[in-house]
Amino acid sequence: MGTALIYDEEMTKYKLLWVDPACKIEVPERLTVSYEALVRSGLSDRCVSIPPREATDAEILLAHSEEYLEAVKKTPYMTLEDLKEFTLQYGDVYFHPNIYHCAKLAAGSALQLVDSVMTGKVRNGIALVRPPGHHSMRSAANGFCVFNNVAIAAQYAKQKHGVKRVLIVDWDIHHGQGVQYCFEDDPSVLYYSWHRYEHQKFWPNLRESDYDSVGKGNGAGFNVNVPWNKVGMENSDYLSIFCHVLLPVAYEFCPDLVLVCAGFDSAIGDPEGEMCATPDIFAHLTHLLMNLAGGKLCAVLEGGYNLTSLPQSVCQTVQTLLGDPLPQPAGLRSPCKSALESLQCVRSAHRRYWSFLKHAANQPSTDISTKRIKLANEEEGKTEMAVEERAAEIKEWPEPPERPSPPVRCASLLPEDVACPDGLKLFSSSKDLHPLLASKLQNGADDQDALITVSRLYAMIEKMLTNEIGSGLVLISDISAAMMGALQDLPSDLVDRVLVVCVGKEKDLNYLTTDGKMLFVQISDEDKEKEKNKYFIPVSLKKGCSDTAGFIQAVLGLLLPLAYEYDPTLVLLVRTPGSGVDDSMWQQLIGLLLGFAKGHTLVLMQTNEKVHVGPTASALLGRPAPPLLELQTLDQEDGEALERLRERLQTDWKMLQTTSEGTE
Ligand SMILES: NCCCNCCCCCC(=O)CS
Ligand SMILES: [Zn+2]
Repeated sequence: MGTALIYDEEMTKYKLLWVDPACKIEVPERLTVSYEALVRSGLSDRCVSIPPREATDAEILLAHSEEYLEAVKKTPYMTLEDLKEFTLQYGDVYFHPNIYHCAKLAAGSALQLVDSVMTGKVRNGIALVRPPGHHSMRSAANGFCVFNNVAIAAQYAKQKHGVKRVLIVDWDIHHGQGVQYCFEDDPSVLYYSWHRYEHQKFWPNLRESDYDSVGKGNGAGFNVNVPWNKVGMENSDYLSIFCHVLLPVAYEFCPDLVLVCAGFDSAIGDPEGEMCATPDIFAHLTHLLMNLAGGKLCAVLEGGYNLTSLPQSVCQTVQTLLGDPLPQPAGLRSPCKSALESLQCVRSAHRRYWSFLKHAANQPSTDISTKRIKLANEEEGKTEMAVEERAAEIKEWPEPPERPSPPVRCASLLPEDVACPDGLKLFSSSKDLHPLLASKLQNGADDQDALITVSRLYAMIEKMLTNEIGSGLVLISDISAAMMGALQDLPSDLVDRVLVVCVGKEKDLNYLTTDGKMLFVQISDEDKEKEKNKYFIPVSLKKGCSDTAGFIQAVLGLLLPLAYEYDPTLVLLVRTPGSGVDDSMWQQLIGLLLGFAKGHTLVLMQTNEKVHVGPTASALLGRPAPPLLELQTLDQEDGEALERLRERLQTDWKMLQTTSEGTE
């Protein structure tokens, strides 16, 4: 299934008609440069083009009052003076004779997107719209927004398509207070937003944008605010928040639809955000959401004002929606102290609502809410530097890397009696022994055909590293012997960083290296605490890999941050017999791992587990994993054990930090 693209140049046909410094960045070119970049890169041709439509009154009233709608309806007939007058009653927004028409098209585009995804016409999609929506409230326009496109879309999805749980991810750099107000007592809509806050000093300067606004009444826990109290946040800050806050909560919430308030003012170069995250980060943020809700994801443009990083970020997002390989995440490092403070505050504010956060550290000593009060008092004196001055420090950043699709998306090495799943290509390699292994043969290595298998494995890996092959699936008779053989020399001669993820128990792991050429993470029911070292991480779950809640927490809270920091050039995923991992969890794991090493994941399974070949192939081909069944809550002991393991490892692995304790 494809990716929908909704765009119409009609939505470029309104602009600011008078002088207002706060609004001048919201220009029609935002849409044209984004769409033109999609055309120039050939991405628009690969999408399913869906026309926008005007939202009806009834649809707009899903999130707005009648009096507000009636008032906006009058604007097309207003004189310039009337428009100015009308605008004065709202904040940081402007009206234009054609903005009501465009606002209906923007909201209607979001609804077209929801229909296309919910009816299975496409898998996912993006709507490039103006005016944006997430600041507009029930009876007020605000922050360039007239109708709340995504809030209307969420209500519409519930009402028309019977969607039970909607996740809204707002990665725009501003707090979508309009969305928060709309759903704060509604447990069927989980609103997640990060936003520049600077202890309430940044627009819209709302007390309720802080981390302690968790939702009200039945909605308590279903509103997650992550305040950025400093500018200059980087890729590592964004990814650590996704791994340690958003994803655990999102998986536990188990949505059947994901809506993204896709604002790109959170990208480097933006005058509003003043952050330093590079456009390729949106490839990863999109990817991390694509295995939720069976892949049903609708992205709707919000902000984004740098006419270079905006189109780059839009292209990165669309390319991921289309299933192209991800770029290796650029230069990750430790999340900054301020991000860790926010991370700790959000996790502690939500620990009582989400079993995955239950073991989070308690309220931090340096509670940032006291800072808010103190700074607010100091605030009287200081005047804000003009946004223009600060934006002048705009940094340079590299063009996002090419993300070529390999000619063979997934190759397989299977025994003769196992049929090759559709979509996979049988890997044929020369029968003779790989030169790296020839020496073994001379000193009479015992198992001839194991060596042949390992040799063909090497050949496949070589083709992955030259991007002739994307991912691989290999069935072998005996996992442990082959694995030992294959891994013995693999790191030193073939690739420089291999992430080995071993699902299930594996007895003798004596080939582990400690030189960093290989990071070995094992998830099983075995407790190997004592053997742990920086590059061998045994994660033990009491009930083993069949415990989906424990497994997904180990993957999200440990494996993902480790993998981002390690940044492997190859991922080797080994499933040992009797691991007990269920297929949907297995597919979720593969889907997430494909985000690393440009999609070069090689799966090793034992022939007697060939019943799992179908689901494995489906995941390796980029098909979305089925939603995990209602997750049972995380086992208390396992939760504590995972938390202890994370705490102990965080000195070596900075992406595992979730508190600011111990940072300079
Ligand atoms: N009143 C002092 C300066 C305020 N600047 C307001 C900018 C609104 C931005 C809204 C936006 O980007 C939507 S995504
Ligand atoms: Zn914004």
